Amino acid sequence: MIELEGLTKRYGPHLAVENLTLQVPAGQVTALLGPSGCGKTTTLRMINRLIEASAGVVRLNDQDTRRMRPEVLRRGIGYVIQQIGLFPHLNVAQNVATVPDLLGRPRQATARRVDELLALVGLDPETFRHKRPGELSGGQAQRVGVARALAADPPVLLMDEPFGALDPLAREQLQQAFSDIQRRLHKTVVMVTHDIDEALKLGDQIVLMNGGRLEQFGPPDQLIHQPASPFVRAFLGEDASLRQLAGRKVLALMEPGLPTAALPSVDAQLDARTALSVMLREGSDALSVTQEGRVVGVLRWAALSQPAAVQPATSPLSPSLDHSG
Ligand SMILES: Nc1ncnc2c1ncn2[C@@H]1O[C@H](COP(=O)(O)OP(=O)(O)OP(=O)(O)O)[C@@H](O)[C@H]1O
Repeated sequence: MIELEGLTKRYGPHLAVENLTLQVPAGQVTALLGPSGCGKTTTLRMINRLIEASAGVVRLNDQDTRRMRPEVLRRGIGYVIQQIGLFPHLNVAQNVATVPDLLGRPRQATARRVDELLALVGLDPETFRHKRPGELSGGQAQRVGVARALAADPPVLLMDEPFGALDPLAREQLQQAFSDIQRRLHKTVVMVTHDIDEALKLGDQIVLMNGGRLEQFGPPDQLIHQPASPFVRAFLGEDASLRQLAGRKVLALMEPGLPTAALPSVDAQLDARTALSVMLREGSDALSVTQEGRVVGVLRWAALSQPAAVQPATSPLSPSLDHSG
């Protein structure tokens, strides 16, 4: 668990982060969200002491991080940034192996681990192991960056806009890969994003910041349904519950069993917002759900509108707002 207590960063008279207190739960994804300049990156970097706090303390598993040597602290914390900073003269495998090599881990075990990690982030080891960073697309490089951060098997992972600078399709694929990995590995992840959809989709908890201060900290549902301030409500937008559906799988919301009547069908792996648009298009308040071509359940309107209050009159395909400054 990571505890922030009274965490503050001053640049001259300017308070970049002001008196931030919260507990980041272990094994979950906590998304730092907020408009440009609100202090997200500064907060993230105070956790691994790339930026030293002006006041306050960060505790990692009850240990005051000010008392730890920064390089020792950072060895236990994976760090992924948008411009991933792969070493151009090293190949993919060597890039992923940087930290295990640094730690003197046995070569063979590391080579196995590198292959495992590449496969985990969706890169075929045979094809990619020997490529140089210059031969990769942006999305592939980001994947290598995620694999590299996981290579030393750190319990904590800090990610700064890890899926930024990607086209929407690559972004979604990498978000999905990350979700799958996280379901298996249960890392304690703190992730900076200014993308509300991404925070709703990936965050178990959201830290919404504004002007260096904490506006609200809680699970996405709570921010959407019990906004602590007008800012929270305005920032997430009127269609927040609709957007939240984009992060939910039909599979998670359906009732198992066979429908009693013929219904339009959707695949269980689709997101709930897509299913909602099928309902609206077909004028049906229920859909049969298929998995690998077999009907496995029924998705009802009520499951989509609870707890997310969905108005049928609202367009499910409304474009997502960009709140970045
Ligand atoms: N080295 C610095 N010197 C002075 N001011 C700084 C410095 N780094 C950041 N700031 C200021 O601190 C505030 C918070 O910056 P920070 O990078 O944490 O914001 P952010 O929420 O991550 O923004 P973005 O989403 O645009 O990356 C901003 O007002 C920024 O201008």
